[in-house]
Amino acid sequence: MTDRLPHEKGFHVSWDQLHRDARALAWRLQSMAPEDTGWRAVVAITRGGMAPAMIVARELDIRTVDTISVKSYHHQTQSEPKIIKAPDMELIGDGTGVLVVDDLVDTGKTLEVVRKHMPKAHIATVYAKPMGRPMVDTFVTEVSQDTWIFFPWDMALQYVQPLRGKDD
Ligand SMILES: O=P(O)(O)OC[C@H]1O[C@H](OP(=O)(O)OP(=O)(O)O)[C@H](O)[C@@H]1O
Ligand SMILES: Nc1nc2[nH]cnc2c(=O)[nH]1
Ligand SMILES: [Mg+2]
Repeated sequence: MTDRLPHEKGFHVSWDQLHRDARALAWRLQSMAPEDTGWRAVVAITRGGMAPAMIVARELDIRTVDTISVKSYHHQTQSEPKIIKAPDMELIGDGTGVLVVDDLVDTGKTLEVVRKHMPKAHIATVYAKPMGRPMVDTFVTEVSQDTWIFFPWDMALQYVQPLRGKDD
């Protein structure tokens, strides 16, 4: 187990922001499809990749969607990643024309495992940290390594005190 703290900064992503960033990712991917096959399938890395993968699949009109499940984090602590559910390999083959989508790349360990499994797939994430950047083919926004990204599915709206309280 590697203790990944401290993450000095927090980057809070709303549903609206995620939707816009995932659409921007689809926009970038549109012109990158292999000429012979086009983008023939999307594989979402569960669970964080599922929302961005749905948006990318919708924008690029891809109806064949599968998942790969790689388990490595427990809260903010990382252990050795392993595949606990693989996509249909008859469909995926070596990964040519397949778009693998995740919400973010951090250390790149998750993508290392995924890439070994589908060496010719195109790997895309919405967000990327510097350490993981070499593992990803296309991404939208880079954040620093000491930033923890908070996604909308991990958050809830909360009351906050006004700047000037009763005691001022
Ligand atoms: O580049 P790495 O250091 O490997 O980290 C990136 C991975 O970590 C998070 O997933 P997590 O394993 O927490 O599971 P989840 O998607 O189910 O939340 C995130 O969604 C990426 O898949
Ligand atoms: N939510 C979230 N999960 C992660 N897994 C690895 N890095 C991160 C991160 O910054 N945010
Ligand atoms: Mg994940």
